[in-house]
Amino acid sequence: MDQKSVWIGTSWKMNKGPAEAIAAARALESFQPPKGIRSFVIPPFTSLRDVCSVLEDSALLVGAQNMHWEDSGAWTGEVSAPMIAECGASIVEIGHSERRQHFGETDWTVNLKVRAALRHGLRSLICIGDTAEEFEFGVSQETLARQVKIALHGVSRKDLGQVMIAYEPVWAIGSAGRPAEASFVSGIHTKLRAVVRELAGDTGVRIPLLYGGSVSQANIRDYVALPDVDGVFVGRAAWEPADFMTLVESVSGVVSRKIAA
Ligand SMILES: O=C(CO)[C@H](O)COP(=O)(O)O
Repeated sequence: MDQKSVWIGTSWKMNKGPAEAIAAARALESFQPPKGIRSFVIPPFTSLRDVCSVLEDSALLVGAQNMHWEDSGAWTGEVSAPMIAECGASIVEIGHSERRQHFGETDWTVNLKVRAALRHGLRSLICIGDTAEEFEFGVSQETLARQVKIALHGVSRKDLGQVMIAYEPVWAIGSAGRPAEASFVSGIHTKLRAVVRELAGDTGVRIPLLYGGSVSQANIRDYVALPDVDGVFVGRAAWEPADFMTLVESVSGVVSRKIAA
């Protein structure tokens, strides 16, 4: 992985049926992100193979929103890493707060999924986040360090090069969320960088640390400019292809300065 790339991705969450998803992928097919930026989209499973097919020769990577830790079996409603890989996806998002809040995802299942994803050559986008209560009680850093350490337990240092982490404060996500202050994000990411550096040891691997949570045109440059923010993971503000491309293009200057530094 290019150690100096800035990652800008979006998950469409439970939006866009097959026809709309294919149309959106076609609108993104010829998009060329500015130098230094790597972009990805994460559609619903119902369109994963189609979106991968449309974007196969594009500059964009495609990911899945979740996965099971087993390769196959009696897991009704689940999707495995081999199935995701066969669809053509190269990224899998694991541990989103909405999966933790509503569908029983835990730090332990995140670890099982990360190791399974890496076994199948999928880049793991691990989502971590502090709740409003953890933020209020001043234990955000401890919470996030725990999430990272459990998620990456048993992952070889070689495989850390296929890991990305998205810090998404639960209190910042969605229409009811308030975007985190850039100064707060900077502090959190600096602490996360120390945690992942300790796990990576002397491999020199730099695990990209993305921020997510009400990222928009108004604040994306502030986040991307931060030294330990290696990208952003965007929801609502990037669901429309035109909005996504505008967001990506809007940070070209910030990214140029960042990678030249
Ligand atoms: O998953 C997210 C980005 O894809 C995250 O939940 C942020 O969502 P947003 O607050 O709608 O940007």
